[in-house]
Amino acid sequence: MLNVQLNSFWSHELLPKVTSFRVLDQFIACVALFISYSLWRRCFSRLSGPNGEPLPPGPSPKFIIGNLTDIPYVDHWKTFANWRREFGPIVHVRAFGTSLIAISNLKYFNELFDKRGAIYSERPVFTMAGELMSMDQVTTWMSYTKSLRTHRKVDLQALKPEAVQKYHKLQEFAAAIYLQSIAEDPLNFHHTLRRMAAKVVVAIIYGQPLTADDGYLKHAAEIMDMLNTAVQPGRYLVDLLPFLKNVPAWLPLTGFLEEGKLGRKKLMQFIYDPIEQVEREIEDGTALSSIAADLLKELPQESTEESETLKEAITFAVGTLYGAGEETTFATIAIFILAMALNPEVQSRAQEEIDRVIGHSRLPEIDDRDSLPYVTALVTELLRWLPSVRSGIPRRLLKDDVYEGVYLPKDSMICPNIWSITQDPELYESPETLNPERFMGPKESQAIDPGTYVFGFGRRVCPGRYLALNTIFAFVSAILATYTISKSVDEEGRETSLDRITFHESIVAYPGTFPCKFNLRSEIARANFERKLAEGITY
Ligand code: HEM
Repeated sequence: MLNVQLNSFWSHELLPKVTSFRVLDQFIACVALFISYSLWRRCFSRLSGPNGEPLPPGPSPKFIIGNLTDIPYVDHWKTFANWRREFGPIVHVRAFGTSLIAISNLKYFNELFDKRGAIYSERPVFTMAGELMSMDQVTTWMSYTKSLRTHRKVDLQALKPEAVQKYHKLQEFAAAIYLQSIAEDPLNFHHTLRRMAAKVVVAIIYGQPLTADDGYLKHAAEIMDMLNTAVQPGRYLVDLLPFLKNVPAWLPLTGFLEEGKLGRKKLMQFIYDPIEQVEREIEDGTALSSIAADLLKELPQESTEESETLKEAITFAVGTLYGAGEETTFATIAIFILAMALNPEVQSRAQEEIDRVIGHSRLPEIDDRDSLPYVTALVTELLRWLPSVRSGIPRRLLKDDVYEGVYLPKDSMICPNIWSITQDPELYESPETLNPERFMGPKESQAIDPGTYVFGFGRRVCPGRYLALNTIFAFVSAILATYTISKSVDEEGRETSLDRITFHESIVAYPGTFPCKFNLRSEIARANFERKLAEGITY
């Protein structure tokens, strides 16, 4: 408890919980240390660029604490959008010598993250989650090192468009299981979607059958919770005062060290256990085709230092994919269900296209995408309408830089404000309207494809985007062919509406459960998914 209080004292709501005098003394000592440290950082922080370029505009800092109270802890995208309106596309805030810069301009994203990728491809350092819990060994949070480049090579080989084609049948089969689960338990559509989206990822990365028990998913949920908490800015004092990681563990108030150790142990189990299982399955000839099995089989028979390094990279690169791919994919499909409940005209137009092109004798397949332009445009519009990763994954600036006449200091945390781009009326007419047609017709007259930025940029662009788009298309087209989704009412009799829905907001944003109805379109539609399930799957 004590550790939680002190480690977390940057989180405003935890401050008043410090009660006993002994704790209070230690708390005051920490605050004193903290203030001295921040004053020291302030003295050594440059406030202008090499030729006197000013820092970007932003909310005025306060004495000692700087912009501490301005920095958002939740819903970053909302604050970033407000800042954009007030201060422009590059906004700077600083607390205790560390700068946070929110960028809200598509051209700037491309110029900084792509063209100046050599200095904009690092991730921020989290002492607790990264160094103590070892999260800096998973692809998403790794430094841009040789090892990260090997991870990305592994990912790109396993997740390039031609490589992910072999999972089409699996993705379509998972969609059919989902259709059946809606028929059996429509009220639970949100929970079963989360479970199914997770199972598809585990089946693809480790070859676990879709029918396997939920053991891995439970373990994964625990790890994700732990890590999501650990990366919350200011959650741990050691993130602010990194030298604390070296203090002896017998000192008071150092429980975070034990917490870090335990976190590391859990993370290592989560990464190593499933890959060791795949190795055993390869040995006894039972391994199903999967990213892990395919990569391990390609390793040279003889163990060398090089092959062991590659195997380690495969273990961690594959171990990252679940966390990176499950919640994001689920979020987009959940947003689709919500969008259909709120936009019946869009839904009936998409259904009309499926009925006309595919007919009624089977479910749509991923390979039908090119003949279903409206449904394809709908998927693109979903990425824009309510993007699931609204403020990207932050970067850390490796060197001082000057851009558009302002000074961007080394080590700043750079946040791409994806949300503001998707809602920019200059790029998208009536951005709040779900309108797939903006992505139809001649290429030159179409709006900017959000797929070019919602998956990130440059050297760190999301390697799982092709796989994600396939899963999303499989679920979206299968649901449209089978059910008509409509608004419903909650326990208090209120109808579904966007402003009543609570969004889960972390790095990934997705709607919490909401009332909606699934009406089976016909008995033929039911027969289609039942036949698919009866045929089973080989891949
Ligand atoms: C709709 C679904 C998805 C969205 C919106 C999404 C979005 C993103 C974004 C914004 C980033 C940060 C890129 C940057 O820093 O510029 C990212 C990174 C990443 N994504 Fe995805 N993603 C999705 C699905 C997936 C899937 C299905 C996988 C794998 C199975 C995946 C694997 C990764 C990995 C490994 C990274 C880290 C890359 C790095 O740091 O170098 N993602 N994703």
